[in-house]
Amino acid sequence: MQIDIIAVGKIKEKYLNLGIEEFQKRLSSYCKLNIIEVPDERIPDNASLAEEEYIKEKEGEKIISKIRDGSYIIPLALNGKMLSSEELAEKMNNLAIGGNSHITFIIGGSNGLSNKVLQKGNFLLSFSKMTFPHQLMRLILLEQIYRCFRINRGEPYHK
Ligand SMILES: C[S@@+](CC[C@H](N)C(=O)[O-])C[C@H]1O[C@@H](n2cnc3c(N)ncnc32)[C@H](O)[C@@H]1O
Repeated sequence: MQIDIIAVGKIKEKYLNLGIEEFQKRLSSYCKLNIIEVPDERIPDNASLAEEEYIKEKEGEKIISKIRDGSYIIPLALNGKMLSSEELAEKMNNLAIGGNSHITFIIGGSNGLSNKVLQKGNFLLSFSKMTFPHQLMRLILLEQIYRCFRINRGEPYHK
């Protein structure tokens, strides 16, 4: 399976980078993982709502240009659908069985994802009603993808 993660902005925190590298390493036995970073737009201090929307649109255009044709698209969105790890694992397994072996997860920047990106999604995934920083979200997503592969292969992983 090929998994792309398109994410806005770089990881600046060393502790997050260490965690991300660890899960990239662990996932290398299970899938081909490609993390695609698109640059975040500079947000002026006291940006207006219109300016924030403009930034989301610009970031959205860059995200959309990186989505591979035919991929199953899963934007991460607070108001998406919440799944258990087992349900996400089943979804990924069903996609693979159905011949769709390319999944693209998308993580927005600090202003979130544009409507155009959300509308491109085949499934909007929520990790809870709480807002996580986008850098931390990348680590959480990687851990859950790893967990899904372990579940699908019936391999032990701490509960
Ligand atoms: C700091 S959040 C953006 C918050 C923004 N106000 C919004 O409503 O999307 C950055 C990105 O992290 C992801 N994210 C953060 N918390 C999430 C959650 N609970 N479920 C799913 N995605 C989340 C989303 O992709 C979001 O665009």
